[in-house]
Amino acid sequence: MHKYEEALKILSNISLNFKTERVAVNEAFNRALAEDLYTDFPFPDCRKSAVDGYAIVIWDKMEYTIKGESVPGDLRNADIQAGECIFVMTGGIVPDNTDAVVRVEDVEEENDHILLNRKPEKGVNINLAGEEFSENTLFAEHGKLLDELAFPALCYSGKKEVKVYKKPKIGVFVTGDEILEPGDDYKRGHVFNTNRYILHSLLGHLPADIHYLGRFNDDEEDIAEVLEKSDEYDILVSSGGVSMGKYDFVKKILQEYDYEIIINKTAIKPGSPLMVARNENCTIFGMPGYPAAFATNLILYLLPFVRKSCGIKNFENNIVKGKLRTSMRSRINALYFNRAIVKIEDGEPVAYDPGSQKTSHFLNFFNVNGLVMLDENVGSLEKGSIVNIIPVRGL
Ligand SMILES: Nc1nc2c(c(=O)[nH]1)N[C@H]1C(S)=C(S)[C@@H](COP(=O)(O)OP(=O)(O)OC[C@H]3O[C@@H](n4cnc5c(N)ncnc54)[C@H](O)[C@@H]3O)O[C@H]1N2
Ligand code: MOO
Repeated sequence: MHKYEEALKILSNISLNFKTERVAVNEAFNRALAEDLYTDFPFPDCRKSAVDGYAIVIWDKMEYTIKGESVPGDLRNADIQAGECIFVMTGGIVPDNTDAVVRVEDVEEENDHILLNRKPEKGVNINLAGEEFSENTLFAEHGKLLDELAFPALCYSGKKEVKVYKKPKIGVFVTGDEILEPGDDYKRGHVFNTNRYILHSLLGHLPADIHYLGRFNDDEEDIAEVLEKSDEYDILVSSGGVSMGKYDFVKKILQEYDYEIIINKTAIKPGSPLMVARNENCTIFGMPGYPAAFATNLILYLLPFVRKSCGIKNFENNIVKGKLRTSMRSRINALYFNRAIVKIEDGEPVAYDPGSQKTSHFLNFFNVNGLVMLDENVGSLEKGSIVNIIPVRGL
């Protein structure tokens, strides 16, 4: 039996078999960068107008002669003198010797000239070349997930290809004769397959190839056969069959066949009977079958491990401090991760007990968005206590 932090350490000590590939930038969405990226040119690459207006070469009168126009992307450098101007559109290049751009609404236009109502300051409404980034500046670091906002910034950089981590291959199977699939007719005493969907919901957004291998009856030969496939995967995840029953074959096979057990139970609740083993380059997560136990192990151990296997540098779970708005029960024997409804109130995170914390109960996960940590030496806590919270859905 390992403590939570020890188990995390064991997982972080596994040496992973990272592979990389180069992909076109428009295929890099949601992949993890495997290189540092530097700008190829300054941003903006030349002086540009911030508004629709007139680029002027300042003189001491208020009247300027219009000598032409510049639209975005037009590279001609209009040759204009003091007292002259050209019309420029927002984002248009401003001629090198112009001093400022005056907004169209701030001038009166008459035939071929404009009249200013006041003298403009030098440099106004001109975005300078390199003001955002100069050439050869580090703008994206290796290990960054190219997510919703990082990816557009990568496109903005004008790169054609980037080096990313290859997607780890994850196999998943569930065990249990009693498991029905959602959509099957209800049968008394049976349960509906939840764990397959917990896994897909919590890992599906990551750059990993997830293969569902199916549901297996509690049959030693069948389960031994699917576990043997571990050499085809980077990570193999099973659900159920890791406690003490005589049909708990995942645990039996991992222990008795040729697998290297690296974790056998962790001192957390719910979900203590986690078993982690290694076979060649594959890490096998034998997860307990109760959905609440499965989800807790997934959030605490598997999710960070998968993020890391995808090449994501910030792979650890975030922990925030917050206040209990209701009391919470736990026992002094294990680190409890109580499910919680987490909100921001008066600018700080607070947590509410959703009701039952029993491992065999799951429906209240419907409204839960975080786990509250209750220390093994402290036990239950009163309303108002300050606790560590692991947010699961964005706060
Ligand atoms: N004698 C002991 N019994 C148990 C112990 C123990 O130490 N000694 N530990 C208990 C703890 S703690 C847990 S947690 C569970 C873990 O059990 P298993 O991992 O062996 O899981 P199963 O028995 O296969 O299933 C438990 C429960 O979950 C339901 N289930 C299973 N798979 C799914 C799924 N894919 N979707 C939805 N529900 C699922 C299954 O029907 C059972 O009801 O063991 C305790 N027992
Ligand atoms: O550790 Mo188990 O998940 O409580 O019931």
